[in-house]
Amino acid sequence: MTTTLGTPLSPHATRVMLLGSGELGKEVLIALQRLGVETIAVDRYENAPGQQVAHHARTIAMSDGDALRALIEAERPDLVVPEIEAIATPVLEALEAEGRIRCVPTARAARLTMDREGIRRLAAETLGLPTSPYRFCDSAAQLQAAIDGADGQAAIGYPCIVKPVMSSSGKGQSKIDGPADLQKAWDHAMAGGRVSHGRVIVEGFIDFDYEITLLTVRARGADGSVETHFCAPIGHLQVSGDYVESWQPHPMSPVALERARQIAAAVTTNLGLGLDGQPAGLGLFGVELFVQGEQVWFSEVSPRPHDTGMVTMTTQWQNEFELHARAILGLPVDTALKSPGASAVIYGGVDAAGIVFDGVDEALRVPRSEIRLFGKPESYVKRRMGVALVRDDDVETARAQARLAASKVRPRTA
Ligand SMILES: Nc1ncnc2c1ncn2[C@@H]1O[C@H](COP(=O)(O)OP(=O)(O)OP(=O)(O)O)[C@@H](O)[C@H]1O
Ligand SMILES: NCC(=O)N[C@@H]1O[C@H](COP(=O)([O-])[O-])[C@@H](O)[C@H]1O
Ligand SMILES: [Mg+2]
Repeated sequence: MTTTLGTPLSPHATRVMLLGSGELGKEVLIALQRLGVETIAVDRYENAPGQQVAHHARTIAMSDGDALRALIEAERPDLVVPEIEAIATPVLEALEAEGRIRCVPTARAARLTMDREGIRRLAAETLGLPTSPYRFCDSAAQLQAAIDGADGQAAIGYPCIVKPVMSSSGKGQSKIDGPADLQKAWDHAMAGGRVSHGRVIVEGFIDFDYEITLLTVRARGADGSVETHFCAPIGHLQVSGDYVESWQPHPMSPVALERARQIAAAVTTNLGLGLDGQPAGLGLFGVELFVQGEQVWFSEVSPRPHDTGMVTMTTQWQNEFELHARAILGLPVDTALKSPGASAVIYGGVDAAGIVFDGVDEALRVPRSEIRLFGKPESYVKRRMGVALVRDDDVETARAQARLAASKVRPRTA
């Protein structure tokens, strides 16, 4: 089996379409460009980060099935790469079944991970993986009943976490410590979901020692079979359900690491199954896990590069975006660590368009630091606008230095 790549903007170009072109897609697009792939960056708004580096930029509502089908049929990409969850995935499944597209990793994986219900039921009920106790609810009354066990099932109890079934980066998520918090959590979830579904998941709170992302890659080996590769565990810190710092490697006991790998292998192997049951799905996944002692719980998985994995831009020989680009093109991968390191998020801090960033020079005076500014046209107080990266032999030093570098970058209204 050999991979043949074309020349961009020629009749034999290898054409890849990204559905979602934020900071993560931007880096995947750069990695693809380096391999001479012709790229089409799609997002819901103009001048999204990835659209600024791709050959072609298209702006549509990706949750609108008709618009999505029309765009894919007009562009005829060799590969369709979802970069966000909120996509009309039934259209991807239909086009894949018709043999018109190859979706990364598969259209089924995109559909199952599009909302929390598909992936949670697959992991806990089909695969039997350990997860927090959970229930899906369609009203504040159902939520109260699930917490109290008044619905005939085991009580979820307090504390617990409520999240819209379709949301990411912590949007609409809150912790409930007692009955007084319930209505506020419900209202917050209704305001924070991506699609006004009115459905939430309530999860029992896991009092973990630490949480990790285990980047897991499904790539073709020399004999054409699909192999599973693991990156070193990435530790991270979340505030209000959104990542603020990550570091790699995170030390783990051999037993916990082995359990984490088994869980990641089980879920990615299943998500890699094609319509015909063949192991067709290739690409990188971010498997999120909670760890307490030697116990490991599955939390969720992204069938694509993960925000906490941005740290690999400084810690790995092939970062998570290059690994994804290589894997989906059928190329070999190397997940080896280059150096320990850390990342720290730079938030917008202001609600304004076309902001400016002071202090980038000061940030880059932090030894072994790098800065990425994503180029998002509009800033919000809590919108992720950039990230600081620092390498150091000691992860704790790298964390402190990454926080320092991030703090030196001061976004403001122009
Ligand atoms: N059941 C739980 N027990 C304890 N902490 C939790 C639980 N669920 C979520 N959290 C905390 O909230 C964070 C965000 O949760 P989750 O990953 O489900 O949200 P998300 O909106 O999908 O975020 P992202 O898109 O960044 O992955 C977790 O990384 C963890 O720190
Ligand atoms: N946790 C998922 C995640 O980090 N996704 C990344 O954020 C972008 C959306 O950002 P925005 O909300 O600022 O437009 C997405 O396009 C993706 O790159
Ligand atoms: Mg998460």
